[in-house]
Amino acid sequence: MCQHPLHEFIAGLPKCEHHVHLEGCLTPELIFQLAARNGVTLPTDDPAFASIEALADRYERFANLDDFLHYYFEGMAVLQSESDFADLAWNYFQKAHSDGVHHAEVFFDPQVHQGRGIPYETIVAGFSAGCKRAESELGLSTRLILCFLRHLPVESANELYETFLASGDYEKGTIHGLGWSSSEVGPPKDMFREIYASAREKDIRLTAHAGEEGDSTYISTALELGAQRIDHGINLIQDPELMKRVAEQNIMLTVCPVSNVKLQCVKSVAEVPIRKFLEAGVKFSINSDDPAYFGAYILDNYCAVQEAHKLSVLEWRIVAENAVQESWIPNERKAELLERITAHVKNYL
Ligand SMILES: Nc1ncnc2[nH]cnc12
Ligand SMILES: [Zn+2]
Repeated sequence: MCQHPLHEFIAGLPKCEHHVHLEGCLTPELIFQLAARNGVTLPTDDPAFASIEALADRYERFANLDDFLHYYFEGMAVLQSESDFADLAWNYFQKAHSDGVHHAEVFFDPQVHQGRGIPYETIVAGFSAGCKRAESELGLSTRLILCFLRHLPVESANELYETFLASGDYEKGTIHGLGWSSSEVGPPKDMFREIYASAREKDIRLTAHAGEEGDSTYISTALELGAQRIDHGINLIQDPELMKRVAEQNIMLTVCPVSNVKLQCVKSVAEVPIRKFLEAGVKFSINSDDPAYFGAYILDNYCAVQEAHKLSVLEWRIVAENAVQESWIPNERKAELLERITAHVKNYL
């Protein structure tokens, strides 16, 4: 429970989460539990994997994005069966629901699992079963977004894109969009140019991690390639002209404040340019990214923003409504969620 006066209001505010990696919901406890159940040997040459406590302690000291990604990709090796993927997603949705999330758009990273011999179909069947359970048992709406990984050769992404197209998962509504993530600075900014050009022709929704560690040119490149949303995007403030264009074109940023601190992109949540975005009319949502690694789920992120930036009830209303408006859901669902926000806000004016 946070100390700020609006805690109750913020906890009950209907939320949409647009930036959470399902594999980023693997807690140290679950990593050890699944490793034992599935006979997976955790790295023996890294003392961080000596115990649950040692691993949790290592998570307190990420030096940067790539340092985190090393543990993130090692940890997900414990996921083997369809039910492992389903249970992981279900765990996240239950926590999100208790944090006031009504709609969640969640990322997953097939390439790393496929590299360990797990078939695409197992991964998608598991995660989508978790989504369906959240819809039927919790009343959440959900969207699954497949991410291509920037640290792997582009040929691996091309193969996955072909598998995704052949699966018909977009047409079936099992997967609702594509994104990219992983290491930002280093690989070519436009490495998924061909995939995004092809996906655009097919009207597939696109997002992209950009402007997290990388400068604002990573954002402009992602937009040039067809991204309709930007994941993180905090370095947009480096380019006022681009910021104007992002505001005018209703490009939403899916900001992850605690993640930015934990990965040393900023010194504190106060440095995340929340007020600058509000003043410039840049739409953003507030998200958890990899909650099990950063020790902060969505409500923790909302609270951290409140403690650092002291938004008013009406400013929170704007944040919550923008998150609904820019969700990849039908208008009827948007109307439903907007009504819930109005009803909630009314109690605090
Ligand atoms: N914060 C992040 N940035 C890039 N790729 C990621 N994959 C999981 N979390 C990520
Ligand atoms: Zn992310």
